[in-house]
Amino acid sequence: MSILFIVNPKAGNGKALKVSDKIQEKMKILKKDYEIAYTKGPEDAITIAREASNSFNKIVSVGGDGTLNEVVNGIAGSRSILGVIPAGTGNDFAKTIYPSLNIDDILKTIIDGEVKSIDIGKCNNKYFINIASAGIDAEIAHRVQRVKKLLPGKLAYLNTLLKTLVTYKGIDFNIKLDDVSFRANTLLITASNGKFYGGGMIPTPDADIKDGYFDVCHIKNLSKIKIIALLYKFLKGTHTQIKEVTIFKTKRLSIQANKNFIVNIDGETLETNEANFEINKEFINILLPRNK
Ligand SMILES: Nc1ncnc2c1ncn2[C@@H]1O[C@H](COP(=O)(O)OP(=O)(O)OP(=O)(O)O)[C@@H](O)[C@H]1O
Repeated sequence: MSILFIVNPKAGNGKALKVSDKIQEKMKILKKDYEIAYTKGPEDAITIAREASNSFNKIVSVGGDGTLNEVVNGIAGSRSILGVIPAGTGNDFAKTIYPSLNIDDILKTIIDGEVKSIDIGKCNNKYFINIASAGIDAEIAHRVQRVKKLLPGKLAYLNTLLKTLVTYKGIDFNIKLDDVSFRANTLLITASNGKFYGGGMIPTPDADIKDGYFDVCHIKNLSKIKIIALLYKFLKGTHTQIKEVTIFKTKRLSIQANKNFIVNIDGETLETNEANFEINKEFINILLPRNK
């Protein structure tokens, strides 16, 4: 019953390193068989998780949503059990599965939690555990990554948010779900497995990681004033009654445009002119708190 902790030393501006000290302390006290691997750069967690998936019973991501996404892509298709220790800046997926982000409680789950099968999304060839999206949010996420090299984090985000808000003209998407197809000038569209993204926003309040479906939030492009009003509701998940917002449940989603657009997958971005999403029901075994 050995456990591998995959720690991203850069996650949460070094928070993951502190959490890793705590993990080691606890494991020694409990005399548990464990190992720790530190990632050396982007995508390293995929390789580490893939190579470890035959020899470790539990593989635990210690970092943010980006590290978790990589660990999921590494263990996909194996029998390893996934553990999630949030130690990033956003930790959006952890908010879906844990009632609180207290590290001591979460360590109890890693050692003695209940193993359950949950759904995993796939976008083109990449798996995701939480939320994928396209539209204004993905454009902002993509641009922030570039601006971050020039400005500090929060300033980079605010600067990009304002600039994108002013210039965004909507994207004309051809959208195909299980039962319906339509074309719409779109503010944003999500394929959600988890509930939270972007540091706690709630696009699909009823998303369920065990129901075998994506919850899709589609929002038609809006005037700038309406976007600002929507943002407040979107943060709390109370936007679903607005007339330009539609929520669907679907197993498949396809979005296509005449020009390239950005897709945000668990917080990482890629550029394409067609994104095909499918849900893989009960695809990964994960450790969840016993009362969940
Ligand atoms: N040693 C490393 N040096 C630099 N980057 C790394 C290293 N190891 C992993 N990474 C990359 O760091 C990125 C960010 O990690 P992660 O998303 O887990 O943390 P975060 O950004 O602090 O948290 P969150 O996504 O929850 O806001 C990932 O895309 C990952 O590929």
